[in-house]
Amino acid sequence: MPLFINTKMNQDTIAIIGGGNLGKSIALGLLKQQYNPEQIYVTRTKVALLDDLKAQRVHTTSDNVLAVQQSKILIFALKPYRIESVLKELASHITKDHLIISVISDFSLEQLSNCLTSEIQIVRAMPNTAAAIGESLTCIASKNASAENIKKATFIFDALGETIEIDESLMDAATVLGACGIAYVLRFIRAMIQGGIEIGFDAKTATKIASQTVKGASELLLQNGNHPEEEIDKVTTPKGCTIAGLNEMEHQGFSSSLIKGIKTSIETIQKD
Ligand SMILES: NC(=O)C1=CN([C@@H]2O[C@H](COP(=O)(O)OP(=O)(O)OC[C@H]3O[C@@H](n4cnc5c(N)ncnc54)[C@H](OP(=O)(O)O)[C@@H]3O)[C@@H](O)[C@H]2O)C=CC1
Ligand SMILES: O=C(O)[C@@H]1CCC=N1
Repeated sequence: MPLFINTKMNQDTIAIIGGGNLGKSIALGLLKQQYNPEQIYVTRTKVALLDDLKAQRVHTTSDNVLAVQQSKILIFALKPYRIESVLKELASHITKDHLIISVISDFSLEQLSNCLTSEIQIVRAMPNTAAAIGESLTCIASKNASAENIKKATFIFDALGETIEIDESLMDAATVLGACGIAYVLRFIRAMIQGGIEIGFDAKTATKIASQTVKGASELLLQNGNHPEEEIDKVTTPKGCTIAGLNEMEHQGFSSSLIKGIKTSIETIQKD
């Protein structure tokens, strides 16, 4: 993961328009990578809710125009139903020297470019809230962005975790697997904790064991590149307790419920 400090790629001021759950996670991730706080603008209407960022010398404001005028890279992290009106308000201040990055789900590159003039370069990105700690997986897609601007966007999201370039047609799938995925995994961990308490651990110890075990399982896949079942085979002693528990989970619909949930999430995005 590149540190932002002392690199040629970190010269541009970044405005995050919409400092809510995701916008703030991105700002925190940039700060963690030692990005100069004075080169970050974060906006929202209830600006007092950004006081923790302000205390770290980030510019916080409800004035989107000011943030746009002061910045080269504009990251839009608004709810989908707000983007059109905000872009309308900002269109005359956005120039071809800006790079637009939208992390808004369910709002296409085409819809974005319809709100702006044709020469404006846009990258769509789908990070997750682990950006706050530099552990996001971000999928990016673009149509008219130059190689240099794609590199700039990739540099930012590499600093917030890892980045992969995808075709925009997969952006809803990226939203579900990567962004909603954080919530699915956390619910899995919560269930592990609940089970752990029932078999004897206090909540704090159960949380530590469940969280580190999930981290270890992920790292086994990320570092070894194995199929999950290969690692599972190493744990399931014949006639042992793991396979007994796993099979009972499957009888109760464990994998099936996850797959159905993922499909329901994408259907929810794509229903209109
Ligand atoms: N949360 C997540 O994990 C992920 C979210 N996304 C996408 O990111 C986007 C934001 O989601 P999320 O952060 O959860 O939503 P939030 O509601 O937490 O954040 C949106 C922010 O936009 C601000 N806002 C509203 N109007 C304006 C305005 N006119 N100017 C500036 N800021 C404004 C709101 O601030 P105020 O209330 O002060 O007006 C709010 O803080 C969505 O499109 C979502 O789909 C994508 C991936 C992951
Ligand atoms: O739940 C949502 O709609 C947004 C998109 C991805 C994560 N949160």
